[in-house]
Amino acid sequence: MSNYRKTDPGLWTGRKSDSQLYLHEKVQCLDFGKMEFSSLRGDNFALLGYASDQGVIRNQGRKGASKGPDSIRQQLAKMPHHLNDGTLLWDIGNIHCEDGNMEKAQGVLGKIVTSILHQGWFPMLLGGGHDIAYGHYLGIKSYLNAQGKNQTLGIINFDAHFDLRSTEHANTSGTPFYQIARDCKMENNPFKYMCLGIRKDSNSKTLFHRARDLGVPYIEKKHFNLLHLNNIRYKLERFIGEVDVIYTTIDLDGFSSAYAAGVSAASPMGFSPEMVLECLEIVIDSKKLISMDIAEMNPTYDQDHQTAKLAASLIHYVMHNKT
Ligand SMILES: N=CN[C@@H](CCC(=O)O)C(=O)O
Ligand SMILES: [Mn+2]
Ligand SMILES: [Mn+2]
Repeated sequence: MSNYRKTDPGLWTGRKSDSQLYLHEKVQCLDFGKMEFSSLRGDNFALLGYASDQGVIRNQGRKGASKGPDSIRQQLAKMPHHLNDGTLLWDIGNIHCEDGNMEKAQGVLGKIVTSILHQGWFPMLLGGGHDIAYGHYLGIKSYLNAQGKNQTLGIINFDAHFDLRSTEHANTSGTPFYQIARDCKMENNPFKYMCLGIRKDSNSKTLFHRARDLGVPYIEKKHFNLLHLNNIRYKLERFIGEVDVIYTTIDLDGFSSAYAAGVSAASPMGFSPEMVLECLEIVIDSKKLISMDIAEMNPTYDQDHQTAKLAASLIHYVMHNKT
């Protein structure tokens, strides 16, 4: 399959134990092209990388996110896990975009996401530019359509940015949710999208107006902290109550650059990891979460792997709280 490459198992290294205590000992790397999915159904987690910075480059950002997925894997590898023997972790590999055809890469990503969901596994996608979200959405949409239950999808985005830029010039890492809104309109589906951590100094008036026109509930960074937890909980639970299933996407550039310097567009005054964990707990408790991704990991600007460690900890948190 073009664009696809299986993971180099050499990335999964760390301390050794005699009873699979660490994630590098627990993970199983699969070759998607050769895999016999049908025999492997179950309550498992599946990692899939989107090794592309094409959307970031098109959006005038800083190159480097194509190395993001592997840098997160290397940090996850070293972490101890607390999963049961019956809960499996698969690494499906990476989608690449070396020819610059981002739309094709998003399509391939979507097809693999659909297969993972049909398998009954929980996809955990690692980016890569935030254009990962459009490919991810295509995969979820096709899965939900095949289910035929007319389920309403809610998207919860932790981000400094709306990523609702118009596609007038190109599809980029700044346009995925506009593209989704457009698809929803064309297909007569509700566009249910919530943003948490929006920075006023990073989104133009046009974007705020577009969010309002599209009915997007959002919480500005100024109010996205533990002091406002009751109000955040209220708004989040209201949104969750309006949808049947949820896809959550975490853009690392929403975190303060004290925690996440390794991104294209850093946020010195961004939000804290505690805040995201509080919200993730609410989302997970709803039992509606069917898929997640972490976007914008850029190892070129990381310091002591802190951003990759943060991303790995978020994956670790969801893995351990969903089971
Ligand atoms: N995915 C990120 N999108 C941001 C980037 C902002 C920036 O480069 O400063 C956006 O387009 O708004
Ligand atoms: Mn962002
Ligand atoms: Mn984003």
